[in-house]
Amino acid sequence: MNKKIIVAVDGTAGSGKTATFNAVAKKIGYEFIDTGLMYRAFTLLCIELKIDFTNKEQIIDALNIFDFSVKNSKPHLNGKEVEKRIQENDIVEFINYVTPIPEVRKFMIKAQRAMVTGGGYIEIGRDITTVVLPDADLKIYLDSSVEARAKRRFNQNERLGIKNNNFEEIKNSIINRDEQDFKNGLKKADDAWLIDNSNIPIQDVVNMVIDKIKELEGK
Ligand SMILES: Nc1ncnc2c1ncn2[C@@H]1O[C@H](COP(=O)(O)OP(=O)(O)OP(=O)(O)O)[C@@H](O)[C@H]1O
Ligand SMILES: Nc1ccn([C@H]2C[C@H](O)[C@@H](COP(=O)(O)O)O2)c(=O)n1
Repeated sequence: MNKKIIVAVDGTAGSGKTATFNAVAKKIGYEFIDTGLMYRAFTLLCIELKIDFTNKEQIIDALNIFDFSVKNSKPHLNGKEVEKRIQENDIVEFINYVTPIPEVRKFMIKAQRAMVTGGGYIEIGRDITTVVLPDADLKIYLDSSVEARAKRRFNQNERLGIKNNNFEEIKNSIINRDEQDFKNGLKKADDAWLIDNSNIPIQDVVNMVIDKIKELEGK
C-alpha cells in the first residue's frame, strides 16, 4: 500500500492554486486546505466588529474570538457559513491591513500547521512551503504571467455576470496583490517545483501533479 504524502503549495494571486489543487485533492482522495480562506474569514470578523483597521491592537485582540472551521468543504466563521461572503470586494480592500501583522501570522501559522496531521493533505497559500510546512514531501510554487491571470479573472467575472468587469482594473489589482504578498514573504522555496501554467491547460497541470504525487507515494 503506497503511503500518502504531504503537499505544500504557494503561488501568486490568481495563478490557479485553488482550482488546480482542489481538483488534484478530489481525484486522489486528499484533504484540501486553502489557508487564504482563514485570512479572509478573519478579515470579515474584523469588519463585523467594526474594527479600526489602522489599530493593530484591536485586530490582534480579535484573534481571541476568531473561530474558523471547514464543514462540508465550506468555510465557517464562528459557526456561520461564509463561503461567498469572504470573496466580496470589501474583504480584499481590508485584508492588506491584516496579513502583515506578525501576531496574526503567528496565530494562523500555528493553526494551519496543526491541520496537517500526517500524509494525505494538500495545503495552499503564500508561506506554506517556506514557513508552515517546510518539511513537506512535495513543495510546489505555482505562477502565471500577470496578463494570463488578469485574462482568467476577467473571463471568470464575465461567466459569473459580474458587473463593471474591467481588465485594466483587474490587472492592477493583481499587481498590487503580488506586491503585498511578496512583502509578506511569498517566494519560491529553493526545494520547490516551479510550475508556470501561463500556457498550460489546467487539466494538464492537474495530471502532472498527480503523476508526481503517485511517484513520491511509491518511494
Ligand atoms: N492552467 C490554467 N489555465 C487556464 N485557466 C486556469 C488555469 N488554472 C486556473 N485557471 C483559472 O484561473 C482562475 C483563478 O484560479 P484560482 O482562483 O484557482 O487561483 P488562486 O491562485 O487560488 O487565486 P487566489 O490566490 O486569488 O485565491 C480561475 O478561473 C481558474 O479556473
Ligand atoms: N498562507 C497565506 C494565505 C493567504 N495569505 C493572504 C494572501 C491574500 O492577501 C489573502 C487571501 O488569500 P487568497 O484567498 O487570495 O489566496 O491572504 C497569506 O498572507 N498567507
